[in-house]
Amino acid sequence: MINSTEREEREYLEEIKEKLILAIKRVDDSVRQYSTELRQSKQYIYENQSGMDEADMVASEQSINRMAFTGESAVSKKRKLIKLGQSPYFGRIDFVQKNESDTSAIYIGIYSFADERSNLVYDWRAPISSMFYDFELGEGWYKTPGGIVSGEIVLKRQYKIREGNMEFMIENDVNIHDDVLQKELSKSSDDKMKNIVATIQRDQNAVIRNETSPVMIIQGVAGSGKTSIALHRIAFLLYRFREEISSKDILIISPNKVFADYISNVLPELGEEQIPEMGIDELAAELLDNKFQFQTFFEQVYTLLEHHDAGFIERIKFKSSFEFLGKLNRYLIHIENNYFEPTEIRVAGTVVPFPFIMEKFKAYYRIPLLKRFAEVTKDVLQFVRNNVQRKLSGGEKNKVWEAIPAMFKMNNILDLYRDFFKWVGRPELFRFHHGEALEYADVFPLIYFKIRLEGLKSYDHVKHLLIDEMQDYTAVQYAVISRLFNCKKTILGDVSQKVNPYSASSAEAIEDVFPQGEVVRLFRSYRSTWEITAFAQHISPNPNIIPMERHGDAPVMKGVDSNAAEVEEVRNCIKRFKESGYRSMGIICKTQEQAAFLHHELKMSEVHLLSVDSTVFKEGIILTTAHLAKGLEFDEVVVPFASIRNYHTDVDRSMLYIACTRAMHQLTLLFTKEKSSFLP
Ligand SMILES: Nc1ncnc2c1ncn2[C@@H]1O[C@H](COP(=O)(O)OP(=O)(O)OP(=O)(O)O)[C@@H](O)[C@H]1O
Repeated sequence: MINSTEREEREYLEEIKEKLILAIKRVDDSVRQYSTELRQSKQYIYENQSGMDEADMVASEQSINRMAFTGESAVSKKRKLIKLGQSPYFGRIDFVQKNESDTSAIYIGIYSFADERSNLVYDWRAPISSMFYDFELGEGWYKTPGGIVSGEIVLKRQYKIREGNMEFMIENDVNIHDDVLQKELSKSSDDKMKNIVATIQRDQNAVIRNETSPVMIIQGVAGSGKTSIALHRIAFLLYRFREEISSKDILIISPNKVFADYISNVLPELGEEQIPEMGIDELAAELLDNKFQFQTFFEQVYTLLEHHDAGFIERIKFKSSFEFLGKLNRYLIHIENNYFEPTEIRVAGTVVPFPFIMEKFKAYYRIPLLKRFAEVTKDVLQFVRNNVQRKLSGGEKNKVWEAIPAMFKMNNILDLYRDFFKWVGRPELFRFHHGEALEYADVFPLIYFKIRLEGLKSYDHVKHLLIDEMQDYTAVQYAVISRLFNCKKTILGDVSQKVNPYSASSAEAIEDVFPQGEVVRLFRSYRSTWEITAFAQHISPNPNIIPMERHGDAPVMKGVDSNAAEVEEVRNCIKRFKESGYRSMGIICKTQEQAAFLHHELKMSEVHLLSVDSTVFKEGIILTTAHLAKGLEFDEVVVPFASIRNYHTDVDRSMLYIACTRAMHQLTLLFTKEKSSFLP
């Protein structure tokens, strides 16, 4: 067996590093050569421009583009080699294939690396590497395009190599990962999400490597690694289907810009390019052609938190349900059958009988309703032309162009949407006056009408769609998404982390929109200590949650007499944090106003206030709201104003749960007078 002792492993590491240095030198030489050739070609064109014909120019341009492209990929290769130099691999399995006697040592790293003779490091996404995540010692197998390869795993090791030095090496014969995982999880967090390739767990691996599911729905408890897995899954799919998809073909629908910034590092770390990202509000504006002003999701939640208005809640609830989607669909059938009332048209001395017009209207049933009139009009004009055997005048044509759409009861999407509420007998559930912003709950139903009645904008260039925080989207939003994006999808979220309990969707509900979807449930929570996870269970219980056996301080709840004293307590927490060695602290309030108030009162320049308009996530002390902190994590979290007055409704409960589950190692809650009844 090669490299059996630690000394041999250390020597082997040095050998690999030397090979990497050589490879980097080779890439450098070739980059140098490309750039010299590129310069010479450009110089040649410049000097001989006048004597070149178009074909020469095109040929030279193509050759320059080719050289530039080769140069660019050499630069990216070099970047990967340098990264490998810092940590060439993190795992190893020794595998004996069935019916063979040779043992192969498979070193697994973030990228692959080979010399002239063999593969020295395998990419973690390579088929053979899957055994590292899937099996302990003993029988093992992996899938290749040619079939299943089985055999025996006779050794399994993990390494921590940082800046080229081996910090430790662990031989696991029972449960690989546990020690290393514990070490990884107890580290402090920074401003960017990290990759988890070295410690991906078996159930997570199954999700990451799933190639077949058209729609993968991941329901996972707070801190179960949903976002991490989804991003690793993207990296895996980019590797596995590299001939078919590239990073620009993927779209992430993310809850906000800060979150997008927080996760922006994972794919580049895994050697992939940044992925295009879009917020749901941006998508809505695009789909409405920027013609409507509307309330954003943030504003809806803000309104709920500030004014617990029963009418507003009823409107949201009504428009979030599956029954509502069913009603919209029934209304669309109703108008199709009843709102087109053709009458005969007299034009150019010809009578176009109404059954002819009705027949044409029905014949175009495949075309969205409001787009059908143009086709019917063209047919009617043809009918008249055939009859009179001459060209029609502008006036005659206009008469038909106006008459046909006028046979439909109303042609405006907004009027039809308003009419829908009359049809269901609940006109009071649509509140909108011209010049005002649409309520958020009406935005996607209106888009749904637009799509059904006027047709789709094409998003066919998107080959894989990733939706995070799935619980925050309604049935109608999913109906819109399923019509717009005709590609594979990864949808992830946690019902317990709904910011708006009146419009949340569960994995089962989403499955109803995507019947071909596969639901995966993750119960192990990695982010927080056992104590913090147990504490959060009091706020929103989930008997299935499996906390990590990683212990820390019990969460602290501290009551004071006044807001001023509470502010002082926050100051003390900040002081302690600065001495603690932790790197990130989140002070998480319920509303933006409370966050702004606290920021003003604290008067500490090192406290960064995050708002809806923020675009970056900074390391250090962040003051923000639970809604904005979703998806983020901090070494330490302080939740001020956790009083019964501030946290008492269903929305408040969700916010409190989200806030507490952002903490990795330490959690403090402060309140004035009486604490919230959601707290233990
Ligand atoms: N297999 C793993 N190895 C190491 N760390 C992991 C693993 N799985 C998850 N983690 C860590 O757990 C934390 C939570 O992960 P992530 O943010 O992806 O979870 P989530 O389910 O999206 O959380 P939430 O819904 O609460 O925002 C991160 O710090 C992540 O690095």
